[in-house]
Amino acid sequence: MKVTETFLKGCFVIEPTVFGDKRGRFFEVFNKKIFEEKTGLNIEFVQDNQSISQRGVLRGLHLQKGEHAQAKLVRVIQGKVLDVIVDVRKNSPTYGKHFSIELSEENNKQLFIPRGFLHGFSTLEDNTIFSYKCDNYYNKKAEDGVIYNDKALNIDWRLEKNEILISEKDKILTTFLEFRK
Ligand SMILES: Cc1cn([C@H]2C[C@H](O)[C@@H](COP(=O)(O)OP(=O)(O)O[C@H]3O[C@H](C)C(=O)[C@H](O)[C@H]3O)O2)c(=O)[nH]c1=O
Repeated sequence: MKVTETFLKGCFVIEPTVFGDKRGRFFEVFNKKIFEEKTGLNIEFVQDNQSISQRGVLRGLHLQKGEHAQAKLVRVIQGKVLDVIVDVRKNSPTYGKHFSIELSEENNKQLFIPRGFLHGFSTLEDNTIFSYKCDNYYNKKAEDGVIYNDKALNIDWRLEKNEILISEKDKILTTFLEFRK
């Protein structure tokens, strides 16, 4: 397993070791001991989520606030996404900065996202299965977020404007300037 910290402190790109043979491929998706050794973190995941999306679907930018904040370990089982995180940790030197990475069935890459980040992804292939672990439970009342096309964040989601499909809930998310108040 290769673990690389991003320029956003505490965020790690994880590349599992893949064992291929004439039958196909095998890899350990998650190994708590190795994960903790390589990241120096001690995380207790309590909930696994999965979503399936067609090309053009954009989910985000979301987070849960306060005591319901979630750290996430995200990956793609099938298909491809552009995964995007925005640092909104209080007093972080990289507050407002974003990091994006292509996660796919092909590259097997995973992203560990600490608490205090907005998270979203754009779906780049049909029938994309997005799977992730959370270290805190879902709490609808604690949900918050920022509109995906916020001018201040200026994120390139790698989709044409006319192919983007978002939920009614995401259509009315606030701007980053409003969010940070
Ligand atoms: C997140 C979640 C949702 N739900 C229910 C609530 C809705 O009835 C339905 C769809 O939820 P939502 O539209 O919020 O799903 P996404 O737009 O994929 O939201 C996720 O998108 C981005 C990428 C994230 O990182 C978050 O985990 C999460 O906000 O599932 C649950 O029952 N439990 C949950 O943990």
